[in-house]
Amino acid sequence: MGHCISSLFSSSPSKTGLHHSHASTNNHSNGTEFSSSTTTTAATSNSSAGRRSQFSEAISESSGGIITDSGQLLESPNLKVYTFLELSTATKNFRPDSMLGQGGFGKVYRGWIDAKTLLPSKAASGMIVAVKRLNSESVQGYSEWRSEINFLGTLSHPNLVKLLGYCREDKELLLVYEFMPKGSLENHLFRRGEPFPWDLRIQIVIGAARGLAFLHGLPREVIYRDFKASNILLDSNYDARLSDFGLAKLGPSQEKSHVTTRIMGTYGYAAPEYMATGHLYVKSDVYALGVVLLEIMTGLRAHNTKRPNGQESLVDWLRPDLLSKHGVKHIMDEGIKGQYSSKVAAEMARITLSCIELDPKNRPPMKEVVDVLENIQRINVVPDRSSTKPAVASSSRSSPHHYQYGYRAGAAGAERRKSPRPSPGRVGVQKEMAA
Ligand SMILES: Nc1ncnc2c1ncn2[C@@H]1O[C@H](COP(=O)(O)OP(=O)(O)OP(=O)(O)O)[C@@H](O)[C@H]1O
Repeated sequence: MGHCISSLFSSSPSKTGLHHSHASTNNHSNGTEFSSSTTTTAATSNSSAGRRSQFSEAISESSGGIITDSGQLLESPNLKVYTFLELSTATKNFRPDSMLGQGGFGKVYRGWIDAKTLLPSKAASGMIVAVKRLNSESVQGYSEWRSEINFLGTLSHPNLVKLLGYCREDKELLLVYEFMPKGSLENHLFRRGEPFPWDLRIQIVIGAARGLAFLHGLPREVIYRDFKASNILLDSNYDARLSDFGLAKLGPSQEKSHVTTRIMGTYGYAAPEYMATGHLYVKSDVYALGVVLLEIMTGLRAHNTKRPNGQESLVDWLRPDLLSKHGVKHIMDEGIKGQYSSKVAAEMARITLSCIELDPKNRPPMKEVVDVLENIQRINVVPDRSSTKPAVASSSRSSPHHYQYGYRAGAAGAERRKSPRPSPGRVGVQKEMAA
């Protein structure tokens, strides 16, 4: 869920009214989000979570479960309802050493449950889950919790994180997810030390784009709205799973855009038309994907206030470089030199540029982006990869075996190259808890 920059929408959106809230315990960027109340939403109350809801009907706009590609719209959410006591037991009473990370709306803990019954089990037996405990005072937290249940309870796709269950007891709001052992793309891309291999970067972004294409391809399209490196979680094969549907919205039923009265999202990733007018389209997600493409090319964060003036926004700063071969060569992350061909860099620049087009109509549909990225992955023939560091296999699937995983909190190594001052990581995170 998001660290929010909130700006109440007006015809000339203000960037004031930003609220500092929490500094995350993991390696968060300077990412900031903004919040919304929308004119249209079909979300139902949490009581609908156990049966076919108006919500899933709104997505399918027909009876019966919808299946698209490898994804599925379930007839009815199949989520386990937990008691607070059960989740306390599963997480050893939310002990600090069980904590996996912290987002804008609460803390995430490691828990153990029985794989069959999904009931709490002893630590080190059964399966690991991630238990998100939301800040109970926050009204925004409640709406994000409900949105997460509505979307992840009815949507199933290999590139979406699985929600297993939830709990609402008194003021406590919790969500139980399958555990993603490799953390997030953000953790890998911006950590100090060994650069994250190109093969994995492209594999991950393709998976994430497939997840978005699934959402956009539903009969009633879903706008994810919070696409960013920290919301791309990774399974044991480094395959991407989108998490955090707290800000997701059902698209308008006709060829219209959503109009939001309050802008929500993350600085650096939010599409300019959304920031300026509050109009939200599936193409706003395409823009955010373009920003992540630029992040994986450069190893730099979408938004970093520690960079010099004019360089805070990665897109504004580097867009001109994407137009020339020389510029592209200059901006590519030095740490992965030799792992991609010049053709790949040029093609990446081309698709990135079209995703970050200012006019949403000029951005390609997500399905097309997936096709282009898959082609880029195929054409990456690098003559002598044995000389590159770290060693990567030509098949992205086998790459994880060559990459030592581990969290390292702190600055993004690659930022050192571009910025006179190293980035301190995600500090000064701002979030609005909208009332
Ligand atoms: N299913 C999961 N498996 C493993 N770790 C997880 C899982 N979900 C979340 N985490 C960890 O918890 C951290 C916090 O997640 P959360 O979704 O609350 O916030 P975030 O996405 O990092 O930040 P933001 O609130 O800005 O979106 C993540 O960065 C990740 O390290």
